[in-house]
Amino acid sequence: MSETILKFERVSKTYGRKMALHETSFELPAGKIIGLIGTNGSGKSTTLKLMAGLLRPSGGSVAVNGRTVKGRIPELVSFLPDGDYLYPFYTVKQTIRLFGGVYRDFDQIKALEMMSFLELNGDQPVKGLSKGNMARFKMLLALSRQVPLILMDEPLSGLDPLVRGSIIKSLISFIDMDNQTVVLSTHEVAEIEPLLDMAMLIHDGRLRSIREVEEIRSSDRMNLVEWMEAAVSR
Ligand SMILES: Nc1ncnc2c1ncn2[C@@H]1O[C@H](COP(=O)(O)OP(=O)(O)OP(=O)(O)O)[C@@H](O)[C@H]1O
Repeated sequence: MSETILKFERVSKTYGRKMALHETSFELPAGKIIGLIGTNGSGKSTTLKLMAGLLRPSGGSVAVNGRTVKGRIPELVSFLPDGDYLYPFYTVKQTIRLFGGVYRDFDQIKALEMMSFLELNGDQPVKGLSKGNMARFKMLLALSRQVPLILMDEPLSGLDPLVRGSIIKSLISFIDMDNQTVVLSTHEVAEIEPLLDMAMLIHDGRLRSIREVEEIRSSDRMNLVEWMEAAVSR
């Protein structure tokens, strides 16, 4: 595994006349859990899609694991999007098998282990899953891929505190930190803080800061919410 998993060099993104990401450069080290935080419309989803090669930069270049991204890179990146993207009539187990067929790196044993851990019913059709179980299942599918970079867009969005807690616990249990880096966007900053090694703050299409969370606590003597508020108001 290369030491830098992700590199943005002067990356920008415009939608028509809207500048969603201003010229941005940064590097992310491998083997960390990184939170992408920012207010609504700040550019988090755009940044994640650029990382996954799902969007082309309007300027600059993106590299994953030392390779310049020219389009989709499913062999390097597992992306959990925020919309629904599964076949509704497939059961949980059928979907796991389908993923096993589509992605060579998909670890069906890990997926079935997670299914039991998360108490998901394998015979349940996807369309009948509750919102919380759907979120758990999508996380299971994202984490069962043996790829160096896992991206999650709002994995906690719209869920009650109990489900959020269970998702955070499973993230801790099932991320393979020796081989994987996880970048996840969220508004649930306080809840996710204990999970994160690093935080990236985006505001108004600009990267304001990337910091080690531990350093924010020890040097700045702030929690992540306080740091975010301070950085946005600067
Ligand atoms: N396809 C698009 N066409 C035009 N504008 C877009 C498009 N996608 C995003 N935008 C705009 O770009 C900006 C950044 O959007 P983005 O979805 O990346 O933000 P976000 O931080 O993920 O927001 P949220 O937290 O609300 O999901 C917003 O102003 C949004 O309205």
